[in-house]
Amino acid sequence: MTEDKIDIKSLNFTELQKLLEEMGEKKFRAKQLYEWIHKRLVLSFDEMTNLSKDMRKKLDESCTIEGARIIKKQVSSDGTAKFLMRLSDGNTVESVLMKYKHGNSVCISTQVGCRMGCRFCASTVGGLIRSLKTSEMLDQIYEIQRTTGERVSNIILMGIGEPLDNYDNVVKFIRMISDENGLNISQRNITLSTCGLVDRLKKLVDEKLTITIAISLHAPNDELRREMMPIANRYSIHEIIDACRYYVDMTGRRITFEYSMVEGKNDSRECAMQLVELVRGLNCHINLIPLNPVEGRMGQRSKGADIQNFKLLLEKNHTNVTIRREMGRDIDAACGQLRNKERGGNDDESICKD
Ligand SMILES: C[S@@+](CC[C@H](N)C(=O)[O-])C[C@H]1O[C@@H](n2cnc3c(N)ncnc32)[C@H](O)[C@@H]1O
Ligand code: SF4
Repeated sequence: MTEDKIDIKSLNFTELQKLLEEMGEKKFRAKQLYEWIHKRLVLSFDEMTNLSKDMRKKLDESCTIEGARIIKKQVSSDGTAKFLMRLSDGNTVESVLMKYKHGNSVCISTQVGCRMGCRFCASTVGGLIRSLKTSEMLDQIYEIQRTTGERVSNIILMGIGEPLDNYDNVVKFIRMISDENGLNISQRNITLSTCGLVDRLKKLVDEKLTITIAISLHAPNDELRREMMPIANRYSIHEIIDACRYYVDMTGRRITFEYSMVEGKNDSRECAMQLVELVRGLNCHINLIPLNPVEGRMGQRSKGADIQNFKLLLEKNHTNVTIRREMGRDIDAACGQLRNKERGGNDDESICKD
C-alpha cells in the first residue's frame, strides 16, 4: 500500500465524515463514498460516478483503495475454495470460501504469519511478519464476493494469525463488516477463534459485540497443553475457563471449544474425562477437529474410532460435542499450507517460545 496515502478502506463511517470535512467536502458525501467502497466494492475512485470529477481526483491523490487481490485459487471436490491473496506489500495470506445450505462462510486471516508457535500449526512456520490492516481483512471478503458473485453471510476469523494479537484492527473489522452502510453482516454470524489470550479476551467481552467466541483448547490439562501450545506457559487452563465464564455470564452466549485430535497425545479416555470435568456447568460446545497433519509439525490425526469413542464419552457425560465436518480435504487443508508452499516454507526463529 502506498505509505504516504490514507488507507481509506480502513476508515469507519465517522472517520470518513471527518476526512471529507477536512477536504472541504460536504459531510453527507460520506454515505455515498462509504457505500461505493463497502457495499458496491469498487476498486477505483473513477467508478464512483455520483461524486464530482474534482472530488474523485482529490481522493485519488490523497487516498488509496488498494487491498488484497486473489493470485491463486484451489477448488475442492466439495466446492470449498481456498484463495491465496496478495497484499499490496507483496505478502500473502489465505482465505477460504465454504458453501453450506444455510449460506456462504468465509474464513479469513488476521495476520501475515503468527507468533504463537503452536506445534501442530502451519501458520506459525516463519513466525509473525506483520498484522493485517482492517482494510486487508475487509478486502478478503470483498474480493471473494466480487470475483465469485457469491454473497457472504458468515465469517470465521480462523485463518492465518491470532486475531487477539491484532486486537484493535480486528475489533474495527467486526464493527465495519456489520455496519448497515456496508455489507451489514450480522455479528451473530461472525466467529472469532483464539488460542486464549486471557486479558484480551476479557477486554473483548467488554466491547459488547454479539459474535461467537471459539477457544482453541486442544488439551484438558496444563501439562499437555504446554506441550502443544507455548501460550499455555503464559495462561493456565483455569484462567481461560474463568475468562470463558465471564464471557458466558456477560453475554448469555454459548462458547465453543476447539479440540484438534492428535493421535496418542490428547485422544485418550482419560483426556475425555478430564475435559468433561473442566467444562462442567459451563454453557459450551466442544468441536472435535481431526488434525490435519502438516509436514515437519507435531502429530498425526487420531484414528476415526478413537475420535468416535472420545465423542461418545463426552456425550455420555452430558457434554455438547460435535466432530467438525471436514471441508476441502483434497486441497492444502491445514491453514497456512498454501502460503508456505508459495514462499518455500522457510522456518523462522521469531515465534513464541514461552
Ligand atoms: C489457524 S487457527 C487461527 C485462529 C487462532 N489463532 C486460534 O488458534 O484459534 C484456527 C484453528 O485451527 C486449528 N489448527 C491449526 N493447525 C491445525 C491443524 N494442523 N489441524 C487441525 N487444526 C489446526 C487451531 O488450533 C485453531 O483452532
Ligand atoms: S493455532 Fe492459531 S495461535 Fe496457534 S500458531 Fe496457529 S494461528 Fe497461531
